[in-house]
Amino acid sequence: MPITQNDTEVILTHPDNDATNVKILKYGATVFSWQINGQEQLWLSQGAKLDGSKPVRGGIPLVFPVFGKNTDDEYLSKLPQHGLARNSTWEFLGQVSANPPTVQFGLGPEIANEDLVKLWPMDFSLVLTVELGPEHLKTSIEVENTSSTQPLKFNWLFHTYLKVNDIEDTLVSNLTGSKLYDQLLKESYLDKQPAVTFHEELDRIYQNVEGDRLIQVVDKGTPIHTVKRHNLPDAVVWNPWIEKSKGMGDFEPKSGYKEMVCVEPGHVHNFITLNAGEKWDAYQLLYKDELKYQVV
Ligand SMILES: O=P(O)(O)OC[C@H]1O[C@H](O)[C@H](O)[C@@H](O)[C@@H]1O
Repeated sequence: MPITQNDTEVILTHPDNDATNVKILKYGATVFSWQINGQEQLWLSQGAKLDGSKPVRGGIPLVFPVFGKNTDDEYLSKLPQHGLARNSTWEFLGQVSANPPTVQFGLGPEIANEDLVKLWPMDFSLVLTVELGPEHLKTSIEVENTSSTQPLKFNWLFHTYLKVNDIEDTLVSNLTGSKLYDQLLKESYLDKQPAVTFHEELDRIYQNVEGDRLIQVVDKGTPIHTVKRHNLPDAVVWNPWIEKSKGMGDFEPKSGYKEMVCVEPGHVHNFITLNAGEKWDAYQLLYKDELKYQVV
């Protein structure tokens, strides 16, 4: 069976290879495992809660309608960090294709986390599409403003935790020359380094990275993940390193920071605003490619 489901999760298996699959939790519509031929591609904390008691630490949590903690918008500022999509149970809408196996999940205010919807009383409809290829995973989002009068203002971000072998042997390429906001230094500057390397906590929002730049995660010279973005101009790169990992109760093992890097395609530097009835869509494509130095 290429697509199976139970009360809490949906599993897609590729028809050409039993060991290629993706597992999606209905809570948050969170992809929490993606294997290509038995090899896990995403990092998932051993302490992650998969019971709907809190957002999943690992996989691909969905960030909407706000990235981080907003302080100045009347309604968005009332929401917790990263919004309400990752803490709501989505509706499984079913299969849209058998090969490549593709499914959809939906979220609107009528089923979203009740307490959070009260804080942000907006009309919206989200449809997430997950497509499993032999060597790729595509997650697409469509946001519709279902109000007939009010604009809808939001951020979107795929908070993707990629698995790596050793963070100190890892670099993230093709962001050179982009402006970034360093969330630790609280400063903006132009990244002039040939690649992003990791020796301490790192938390950067790269802004307006051209759409044709592929972001690659490179392990000792070999690209292990390639990230293509559509309509997602910003990219957050994050590794919590030692102290921050210690402070996260659901981050296990504490040495797990060595085996992950978050590369998070999003639209977070500015808000997207949809007028009544308008739609917006975007996707993240994770796949395998040869080394492509587009900028040095
Ligand atoms: O702990 P969470 O709310 O899941 O956030 C995890 C991380 O998300 C993003 O990557 C932010 O840039 C980080 O500042 C934040 O720590």
